[in-house]
Amino acid sequence: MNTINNSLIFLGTGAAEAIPAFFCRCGYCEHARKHGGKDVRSRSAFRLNENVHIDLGPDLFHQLVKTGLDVHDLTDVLITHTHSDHLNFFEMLLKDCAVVTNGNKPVRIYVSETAYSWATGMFRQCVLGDYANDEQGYKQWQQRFPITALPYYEPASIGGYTVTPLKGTHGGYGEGEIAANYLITLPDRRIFYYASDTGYFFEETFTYLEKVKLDILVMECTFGGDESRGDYVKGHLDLKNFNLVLDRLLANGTIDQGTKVYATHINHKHPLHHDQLQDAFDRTSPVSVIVAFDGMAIE
Ligand SMILES: Nc1ccn([C@@H]2O[C@@H]3COP(=O)(O)O[C@H]3[C@H]2O)c(=O)n1
Repeated sequence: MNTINNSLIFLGTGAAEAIPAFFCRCGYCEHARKHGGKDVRSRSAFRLNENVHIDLGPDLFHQLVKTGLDVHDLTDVLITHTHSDHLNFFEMLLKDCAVVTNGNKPVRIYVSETAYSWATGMFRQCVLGDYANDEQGYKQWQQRFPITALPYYEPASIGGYTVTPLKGTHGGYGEGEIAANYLITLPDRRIFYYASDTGYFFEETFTYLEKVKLDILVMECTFGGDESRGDYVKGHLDLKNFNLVLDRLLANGTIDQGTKVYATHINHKHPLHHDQLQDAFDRTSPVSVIVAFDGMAIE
């Protein structure tokens, strides 16, 4: 079996504006343009295996080319929230253009219950465009890309994984949308938590996580080495707030020194390039943290 196809892979590790950010000539972006490497970050997305992805951003094509993979056998996509760097239906609709496919297997799309209304409205707009009243046409699209609302805190069986959406302190385009951070039991029984996008966690999320021991924690660190944001900040994390979350998770017994912790979803608005951010984590974090990069696999 092609093991890479069944590896946990960071397809993208950037924020919405990516790195280098298209319109930007800041020192961070210019450094990334000149030196490339791990500082080049496409929009965040994650591959659990060949059948199941987390998020569906605008960079899927380049992410698959970079990793030498395809989505021929993709069957399920977990969407964290509806911001365009995480949910982008256009890529899915291009399945129609494929010549050799896995037949008419649907690609099931899962969103939080607070994202459902906006996501289905956007999907309808995307597939019908000017034919807004084509109910028959819409039903056909719905059968090929069914969208399911996942209630928070309710485990669901998806593609061989047990998936429970918890609440991240980050919104979406939907009215009152709360980003889903996914607690996932992998087929090998390891417990994996994908916490992006989020700021310092809700108390209810810390409380829920008290009853699990994470084997793998992937958590956003959007503002990296920016030390100006304060403590316990909602919306997004930075190194200091990332460590405040780790302190709580460690105290609660949710993580320990054996937990593999990764930082992802990193933007350009701070002074620490990849290696400098890794050094900062090495110096300051209560457990070992690895700064992820595009194409990196978790062993
Ligand atoms: N005050 C802010 C807030 C957000 N941002 C960036 O805008 C991005 C929007 O999508 P995102 O993926 O949530 O990441 C956000 C920050 O990188 C920013 O640059 N300044």
